[in-house]
Amino acid sequence: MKYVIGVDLGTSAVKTVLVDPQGKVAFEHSESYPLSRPQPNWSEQNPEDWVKGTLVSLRRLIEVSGIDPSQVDGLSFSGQMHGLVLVDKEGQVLRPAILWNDTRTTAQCRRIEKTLGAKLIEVARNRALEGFTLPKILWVQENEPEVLSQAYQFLLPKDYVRLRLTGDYAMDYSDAAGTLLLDVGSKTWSAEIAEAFELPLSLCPRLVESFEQTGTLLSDIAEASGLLSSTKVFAGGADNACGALGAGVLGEGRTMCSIGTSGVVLSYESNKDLNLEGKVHFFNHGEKDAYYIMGVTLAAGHSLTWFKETFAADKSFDELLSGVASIPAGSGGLLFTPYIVGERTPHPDANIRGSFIGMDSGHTLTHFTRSVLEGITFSLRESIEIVRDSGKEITEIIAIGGGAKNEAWLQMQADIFNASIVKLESEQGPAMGAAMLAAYGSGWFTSLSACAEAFIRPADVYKPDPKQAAIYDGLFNLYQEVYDQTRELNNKLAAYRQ
Ligand SMILES: Nc1ncnc2c1ncn2[C@@H]1O[C@H](COP(=O)(O)OP(=O)(O)O)[C@@H](O)[C@H]1O
Ligand SMILES: O=C(CO)[C@@H](O)[C@H](O)COP(=O)(O)O
Repeated sequence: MKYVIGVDLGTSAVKTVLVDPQGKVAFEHSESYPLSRPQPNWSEQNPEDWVKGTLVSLRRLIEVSGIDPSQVDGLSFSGQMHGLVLVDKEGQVLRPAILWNDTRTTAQCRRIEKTLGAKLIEVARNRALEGFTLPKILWVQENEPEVLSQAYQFLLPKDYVRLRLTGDYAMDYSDAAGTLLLDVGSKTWSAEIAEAFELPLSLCPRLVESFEQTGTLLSDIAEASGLLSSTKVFAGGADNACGALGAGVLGEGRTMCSIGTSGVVLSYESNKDLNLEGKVHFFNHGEKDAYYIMGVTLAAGHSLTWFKETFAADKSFDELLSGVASIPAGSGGLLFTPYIVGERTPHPDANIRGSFIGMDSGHTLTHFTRSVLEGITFSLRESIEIVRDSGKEITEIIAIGGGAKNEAWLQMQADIFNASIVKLESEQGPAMGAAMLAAYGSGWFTSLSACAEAFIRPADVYKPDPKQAAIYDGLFNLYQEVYDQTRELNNKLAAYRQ
């Protein structure tokens, strides 16, 4: 039997999956790593931890599966987006990686808007948001100029790991789209944007397609991972592009909802000229010359994890969520907004913070838990409404990510989104998309769509209950009021956040 490997470099862990030609996951392994928040709004990781975790995870995959490494045709990546890794000429990392959920760059976003004006949406097709890479580069330019002056290139997280595995510098279009330096429509680095900020274009790595081969494993890496040095390595893609591949979002009308650390509503787009004025992200897909639009809730699964660790650390997710189905929609009048690290869609606001509105002495831990799930899902509905307003009909959504593990939450998604929610037989999210890139790159299939047909099988469909959907419509209106009503309060409270 032959196999491919998908490596998903997530925010909390790296996950590797060994996949056969039917799309069956023979083995999987996960290695977690820490995230540091050295100052309010900062979020950093040590790129060395990603490399170590990836090598351990690959080795475990090969050891536990007992396969011969020659059975592995190729491997590819999916990576957390936007994170800035600066390397010098020797490929040495110059400072800790600044991650997608780091919001220190509000001033740099305003500088980008002032300098580029309408050009930004015209060329980069996205708004200046704190999470994106260009604001991070500008932060380093302003605050650590000696670091930027030593930089040979900037890389995104999975590109750095690939560099360490193969020695090759490259970035694929789907990830490059999240930097704000790419001319998304013409698939070239924008000299105009780089020059406007006095950044040399040489800082930008070579651009490649996600399914393109970018080398083989270095011999010391092959030894450490248990693979052969002849193993083909394919570029890989942004985690959301890979999540979309793994969910079969490869045609008009296909939409997915991913609840991982962040939450994402993503819809396939073939029209490269679609202009939604930056209300949602517009990025290149992992498939050649395809695109997607996407809204992001910064703290989706992260809100649930924060809630569990803070108020119910002794419980597993399943224990914590066990009673939520018995609490009626609306959690007994309790509303949660998941803005615990700021928000992106539809409110690009690094200062906003979360709320519980309507606390009552009768509320239990289970009411709070349900209200956290509802708040996260309402936030994702805001993105769905923007996509619907763009003219897309959304009646079916594929659910992926950790949030797709819980049945009550899947039914809640159906009721709040008023759409059927499809759960997949093997929910591997972005890791499966990465494996698909390796399978297609290795020549197993003639297209990514053919690969999706062979690999992806639905398991369950959760239909919206009209009664519940009507209740949630009312609650959603109230949820939408909370942002405006708490914005000023949170701006004033920001001074006390230490
Ligand atoms: N059994 C579960 N039920 C519901 N949600 C869960 C469960 N286990 C994990 N989660 C949620 O899924 C999130 C992790 O999802 P995952 O897709 O693995 O994220 P990432 O790739 O960002 O690390 C956690 O933040 C948690 O809130
Ligand atoms: O910033 C974004 C997308 O724009 C995030 O989706 C990151 O790509 C990280 O995702 P997860 O760790 O939640 O998968």
